[in-house]
Amino acid sequence: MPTLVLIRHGQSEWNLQNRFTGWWDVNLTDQGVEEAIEAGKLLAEKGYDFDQCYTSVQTRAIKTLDLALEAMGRLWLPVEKNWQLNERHYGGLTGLNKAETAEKHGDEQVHIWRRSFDTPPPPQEDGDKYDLKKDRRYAGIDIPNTESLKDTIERVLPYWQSTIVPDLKAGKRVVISAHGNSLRALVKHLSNIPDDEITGLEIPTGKPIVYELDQDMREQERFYLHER
Ligand SMILES: O=C(O)[C@H](O)COP(=O)(O)O
Repeated sequence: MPTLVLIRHGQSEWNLQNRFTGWWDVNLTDQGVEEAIEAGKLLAEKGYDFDQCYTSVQTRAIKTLDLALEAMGRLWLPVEKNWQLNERHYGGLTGLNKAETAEKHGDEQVHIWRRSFDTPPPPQEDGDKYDLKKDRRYAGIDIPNTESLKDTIERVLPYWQSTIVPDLKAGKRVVISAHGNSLRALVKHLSNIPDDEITGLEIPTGKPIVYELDQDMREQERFYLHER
């Protein structure tokens, strides 16, 4: 039975500062580092091992994976990084403080921007302080200026199907270190969660989620490893 483990990156600097982050590349906090190490220790302690690892091109997810693998003695495992596993793009909200934005625009509006299924945040303007179009890691990629969860799903799932599923079908044990919304996209698909329910699913930082999948690559069982 294929085994898949998902990990949301450990606490980031902007999680701590309560800022909309999206594609902006921030580092882990000391707590985030600890969470990643603990995730790796827990995986090793419970007898988990992997053949292939996946992550985004964002430092917080890459470092979380590396720290967890180091704690498992598995830093040598193959890792593939792809932008399609990035956090959803927070558009013009990137960099703003979530509480201050709620004071300015109201809780309801901010809730829509954060948790609507298909309403994206306002777009980021070209040349915005947090515009990543000139970032070398995105060369040749038509990067969005905002994304809803629906948009995020539309770029996560093709990568899942084309690249990760074949590994699982070949019997490889896979771990994916990614982000709140790119993981929501995967959980929605794997566990067949309706559009209006998936936005209510909060994925904690640094806590491995284990999936036992059936042959169609859908959930047979899903649990948080620290709860077992
Ligand atoms: O991008 C961010 O700010 C967070 O990683 C996820 O934010 P959210 O909880 O508002 O979706």
